Amino acid sequence: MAALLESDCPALELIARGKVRDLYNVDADTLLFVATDRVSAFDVVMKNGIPGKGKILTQLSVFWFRLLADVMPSHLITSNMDEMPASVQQYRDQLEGRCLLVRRLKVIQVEAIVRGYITGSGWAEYKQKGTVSDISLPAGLQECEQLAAPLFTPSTKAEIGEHDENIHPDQVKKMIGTELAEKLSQAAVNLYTKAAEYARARGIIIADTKFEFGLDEHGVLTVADEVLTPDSSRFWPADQYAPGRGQDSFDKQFLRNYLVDSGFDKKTSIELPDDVIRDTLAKYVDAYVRITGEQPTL
Ligand SMILES: N#Cc1c(N)ncnc1-c1cnn(Cc2cccc(F)c2)c1
Repeated sequence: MAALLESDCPALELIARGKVRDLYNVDADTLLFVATDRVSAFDVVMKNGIPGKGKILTQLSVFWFRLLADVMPSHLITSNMDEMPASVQQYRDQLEGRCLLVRRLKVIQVEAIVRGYITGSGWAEYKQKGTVSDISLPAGLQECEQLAAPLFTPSTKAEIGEHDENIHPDQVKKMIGTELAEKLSQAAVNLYTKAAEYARARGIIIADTKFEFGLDEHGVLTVADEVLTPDSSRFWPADQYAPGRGQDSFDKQFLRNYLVDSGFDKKTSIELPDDVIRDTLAKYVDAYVRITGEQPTL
């Protein structure tokens, strides 16, 4: 598949391309994780991106990796271009600030989702069956209600173009063994709990998030990918939160409102106008400043 992917860094082998991030081979032990400026909504990547988005979300991931280092190790080696190999530095102009040199892990093929609130696919399943990931929940929960405790609700890693499928945590035990599955779910809940408390105190509800984990060369469980960004999580403005209805997205509401108002078909990529790009970038900056207390480097 990699051979068919169009690369922005031809001297590096592109091995994976998501909606908004790319992954390149660097050497036997390291990879380059690139956060692009691409933006998606309703599962569709827009024709034009948000200049600066990749840098802000990379810096946010680095902030969380460092804050959560006492909870568990991460795959991050460095975000500093000067510390990266020459094969990466040749792309300094286009990549600086929005790429991470990371350790190559044996990735665990589970989407480690943690939910602090019931929304999205979890709410849809709950309305149908009273469960989320086949875990029974109390009757009478409202949409977007906070759960009694953060819940590990894993899903499969769907093929490109498909949707992840929610699975019961016991299914993960069958996939990777009970001991590793229990370590993984506890790690995911611990990471989410610390981050959600930290963000809530700064005006942002992290309603849910998706972690990727892998094993390093010593078999140590390690958190990978990006963490706790608005692309891997639902960010809600805390001052507007109320259970019983859908919540505005902290970062994507301008984009979603524009798309709905312009009759978006939720299938065909479109060109975003400058004001939507400007307002959306401002929300990414706002989220970064609130959480880290600093201005992002753009
Ligand atoms: N992170 C990480 C990672 C690692 N540290 N070691 C080995 N493999 C991975 C890895 C493989 N796929 N992905 C998901 C992914 C990421 C970025 C872009 C994409 F399209 C897809 C992550």
